[in-house]
Amino acid sequence: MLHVYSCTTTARSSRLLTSLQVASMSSSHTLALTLPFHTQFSSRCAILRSSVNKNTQRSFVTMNGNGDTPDNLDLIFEQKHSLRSKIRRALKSMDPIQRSHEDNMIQDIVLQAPWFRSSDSICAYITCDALREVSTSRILSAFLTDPSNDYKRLYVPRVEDKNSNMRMLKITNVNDLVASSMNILEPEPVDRSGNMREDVMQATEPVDLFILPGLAFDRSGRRLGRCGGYYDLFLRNYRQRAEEKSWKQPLLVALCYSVQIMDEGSIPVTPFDIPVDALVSPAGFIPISPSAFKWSC
Ligand SMILES: Nc1nc2c(c(=O)[nH]1)N(C=O)[C@@H](CNc1ccc(C(=O)N[C@@H](CCC(=O)O)C(=O)O)cc1)CN2
Ligand SMILES: Nc1ncnc2c1ncn2[C@@H]1O[C@H](COP(=O)(O)OP(=O)(O)OP(=O)(O)O)[C@@H](O)[C@H]1O
Repeated sequence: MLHVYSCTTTARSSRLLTSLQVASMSSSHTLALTLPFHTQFSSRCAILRSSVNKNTQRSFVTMNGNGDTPDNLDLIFEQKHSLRSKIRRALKSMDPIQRSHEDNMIQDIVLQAPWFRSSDSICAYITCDALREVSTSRILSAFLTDPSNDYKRLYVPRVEDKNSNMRMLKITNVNDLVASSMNILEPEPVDRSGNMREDVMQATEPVDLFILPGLAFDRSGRRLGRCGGYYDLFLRNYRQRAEEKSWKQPLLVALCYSVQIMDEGSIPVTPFDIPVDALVSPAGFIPISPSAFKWSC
């Protein structure tokens, strides 16, 4: 199967242009945008996976002329594509023993962190080993077997479609997950007892912490995902819900191996990209936003 990630269509860029109000990109923590019709967007990578057309015309589009915003989304997508390939190669060439060592160091840091220990409700990813993601298995087991587990709620991703829609469903153990078409373990909407799983977007209590995956990160909070926009869309919607409910916004913490941390500013971003509050690498907790700095004292 041929996968092409680097091209984008004129139609797509035009839709982005008409649907976005783009705010300044100068600081990754001051991004703001309006995306009223997100459902009209298909995941760009999914489109490319399902209908590969090597002759697709490139379009180079100016979003606005004030110099604040990217005037070339296609170029940013190309840069993202090439960085993804570079990081995938770096992850593949990591010594498995070193990787497992880093997995343990990262998970130890999380397990001891006050921001993790005090979290009653978390959204976390289920590691896909084939993608060489930082393992979350010890973190999730510890969370689910915490003696105060009655109060603890764990939600994990379930991809709904190729239009960047993902839900976060509550699980109480990791044994009844099933492999998705993307080969990632996910919860079924209904659990073994026939009960509908709680969707975090319907939860009546806030999420304290998101533990996020990704391919590359920098120390200003930029995050490069695996292309799909699932997390960017989900986080945007969740933040809006938290705001409507007057809840505290969740802490966004990404886990990364050392090779996934890039020089500051070297990760291309669009106004869709939601920055993280902190990173955990084998070297420790890296606070980025003011809410993360509060935990580092
Ligand atoms: N563990 C985990 N779960 C997750 C995500 C994730 O990044 N990690 N997602 C975050 O959005 C969503 C799923 N998105 C995904 C996007 C790409 C691939 C993937 O397999 N990418 C391959 C290349 C695929 C291809 O060539 O067709 C890769 O990155 O190597 C998997 C999941 C929801 N669940
Ligand atoms: N909030 C959103 N609403 C709709 N589409 C989005 C949103 N965010 C990103 N997308 C689309 O998803 C595609 C992939 O986006 P991007 O490269 O930022 O994903 P990513 O950060 O790598 O993935 P993820 O967020 O799943 O980890 C792009 O075509 C983008 O237009």
